Amino acid sequence: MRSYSLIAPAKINLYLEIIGDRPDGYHELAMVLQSISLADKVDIRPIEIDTIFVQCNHAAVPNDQTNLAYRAAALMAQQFPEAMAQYGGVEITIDKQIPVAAGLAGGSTDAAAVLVGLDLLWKLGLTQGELEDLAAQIGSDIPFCIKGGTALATGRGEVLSPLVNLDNLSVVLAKYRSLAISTPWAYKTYRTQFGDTYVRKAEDLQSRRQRVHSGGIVSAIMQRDRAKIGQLLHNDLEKVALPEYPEVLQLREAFASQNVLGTMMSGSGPTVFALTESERQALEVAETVRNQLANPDLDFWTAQLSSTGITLA
Ligand SMILES: C[C@@](CO)(OP(=O)(O)O)[C@H](O)COP(=O)(O)OP(=O)(O)OC[C@H]1O[C@@H](n2ccc(N)nc2=O)[C@H](O)[C@@H]1O
Ligand SMILES: Nc1ncnc2c1ncn2[C@@H]1O[C@H](COP(=O)(O)OP(=O)(O)O)[C@@H](O)[C@H]1O
Repeated sequence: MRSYSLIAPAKINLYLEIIGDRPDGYHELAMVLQSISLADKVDIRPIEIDTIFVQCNHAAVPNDQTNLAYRAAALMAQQFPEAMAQYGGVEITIDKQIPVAAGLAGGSTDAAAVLVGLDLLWKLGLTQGELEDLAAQIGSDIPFCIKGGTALATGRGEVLSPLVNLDNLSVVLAKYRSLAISTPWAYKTYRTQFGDTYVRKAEDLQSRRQRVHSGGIVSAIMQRDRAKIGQLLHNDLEKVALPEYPEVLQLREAFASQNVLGTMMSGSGPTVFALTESERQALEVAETVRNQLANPDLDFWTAQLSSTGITLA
């Protein structure tokens, strides 16, 4: 039986608005999610015993049942026990290129790759919608990671509307190696500080969602207006992360001082990205800010915006 090698891209958040809280304890969001070319490679190899093994070349990524890739495989085994009985278990090998705990959905995209890979390996023929429903059971960002590209995401982040592709823009990303921001902490702190601004009534929620659907950044994306996209980048979680982590604020200001289209923290951070017109400009900005901040704990990456989610390598 053949093995599958999958490319699993990271995402950035071009827009993240927290609209309200939800009865399930999560937050109601309106986001624009964007795949980038920085990606992990996920290999899926069938093995004879009915077990799931995960290995990863990054010390901070767990090899046990808490790995999101493991959780994706366990969910597939539970949903399709006859497939596991027929084809055996699976060994998942993650070549980690996406920085960990960075707000770039590294674990989510690995889990999405496992869902797509097992669908192929076990010849299940699941539809995009079926894969997304399974993905939403593991994490809010995982449904997006399957198809990727540029999408408006509402609900917990799992209700997706595709937008036009923006694949000729570049991005420079930077992150302090030793800094991690907990996603639950970021949302909880936001709720404590800004919960009084939340929309509580269903009809208000609907109109807020509608406002984002027809709002500035979505129209700028539909028109592929690069300058406007850059100006309209937004992330509510910056309101709690930047005051708490001055080094992230400093990085954000360093990018803003360059001639970039726009800059923003991605997701719950602490990665900060800046959109640029070209790969060359992204490399130049990385070099300038690296020299300016001269901090050995700071890592930089450059990438392109990408129109693809999980693909075969
Ligand atoms: C902040 C974002 C923005 O894209 O990304 P990351 O920074 O993680 O990449 C996402 O909302 C993270 O998505 P994901 O990491 O899949 O979240 P989950 O595993 O479902 O939830 C992790 C925790 O985040 C909080 N959470 C997440 C999503 C949401 N709509 N409301 C929440 O309050 C909850 O505290 C939850 O326990
Ligand atoms: N396959 C995986 N890749 C990365 N991290 C993982 C994975 N599985 C579980 N984790 C755990 O999830 C946490 C969040 O990591 P990650 O998904 O990279 O970031 P984020 O949620 O900020 O986008 C990490 O601290 C790590 O321990």
